[in-house]
Amino acid sequence: MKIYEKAPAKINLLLDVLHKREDGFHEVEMIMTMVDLADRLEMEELQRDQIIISSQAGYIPLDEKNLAFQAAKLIKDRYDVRKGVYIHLDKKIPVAAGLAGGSSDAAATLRGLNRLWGLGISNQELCVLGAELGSDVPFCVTGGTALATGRGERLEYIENPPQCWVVLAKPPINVSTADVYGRFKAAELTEHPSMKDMLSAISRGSFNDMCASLGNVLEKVTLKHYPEVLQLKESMQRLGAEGVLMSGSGPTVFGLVSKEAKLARIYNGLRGFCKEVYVVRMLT
Ligand SMILES: C[C@@](CO)(OP(=O)(O)O)[C@H](O)COP(=O)(O)OP(=O)(O)OC[C@H]1O[C@@H](n2ccc(N)nc2=O)[C@H](O)[C@@H]1O
Ligand SMILES: Nc1ncnc2c1ncn2[C@@H]1O[C@H](COP(=O)(O)OP(=O)(O)O)[C@@H](O)[C@H]1O
Repeated sequence: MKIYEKAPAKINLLLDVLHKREDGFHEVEMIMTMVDLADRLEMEELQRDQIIISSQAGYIPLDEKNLAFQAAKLIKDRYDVRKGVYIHLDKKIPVAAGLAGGSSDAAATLRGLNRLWGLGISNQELCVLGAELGSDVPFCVTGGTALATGRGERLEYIENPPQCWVVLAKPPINVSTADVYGRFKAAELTEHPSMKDMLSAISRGSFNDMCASLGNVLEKVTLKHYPEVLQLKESMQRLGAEGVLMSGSGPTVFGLVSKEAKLARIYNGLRGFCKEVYVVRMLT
């Protein structure tokens, strides 16, 4: 039997870091939501006990370093599944971009194998398994819009943000999440974005207030080391996006746009100097 799962990208509308914890992770407060740029996974059961990963993308590992492989191995070991699986990853989400492509593939693998093997695992249990694979994986298991705390794995679901267009632009650099957190100094932060204002904007469905409340403290690290990310932000603002922010640890920058008529100008303006530009919707 063959099944298919979509693995959408996430963006962080707000990302605040409170402090570094004893376990080395950072305590965060984030608002996360999904956009309709997605990888597509095809999963086929194998009678022999083996996990095989393939992809059209030449730039991701296909062995045990692949997060989909790790998710398949975790679910097999934990639920004592003696069969194997062939997983093909049709990658559309840029890699190491701050869009959680790998985490979403892992989450889609957990959801898909739960179905393929009829394991009856609840979403909540899948999230607990997902947290063993990465901080962003639990959110990717469920999607929606959530206030994420802890290291990102504790989720409180909220209303979806007001519908709008999202322009994503990824400069040609890969940014390591571990590296960005490693350089981040919580004590040096003088300003924090207001979670209260963001939650209020979303609950009132106010697009303008949502744009005004965007904030990501990791920009402080990534923009300093990669000035092209700052340039991209400035270009998006100049071209007319109403709210502009770096997603996660970067380097992807997203722009929120309320009117379709503005999109062509923003897209064409960015494409002049940035190859990877996507116009998508929020997944609400
Ligand atoms: C920054 C964020 C925002 O959504 O996303 P990305 O930029 O990766 O998309 C996440 O916090 C990333 O989550 P994820 O990519 O799952 O991270 P993990 O695999 O758990 O951790 C990678 C590394 O980042 C650091 N890390 C991660 C999460 C966290 N709360 N504190 C940390 O210090 C740790 O050094 C860890 O070794
Ligand atoms: N299925 C996968 N898709 C993308 N990257 C993967 C995958 N499995 C492992 N990786 C590795 O994970 C790292 C982070 O990738 P990704 O999840 O795309 O980043 P981010 O969390 O910044 O969006 C990359 O270095 C990549 O090689």
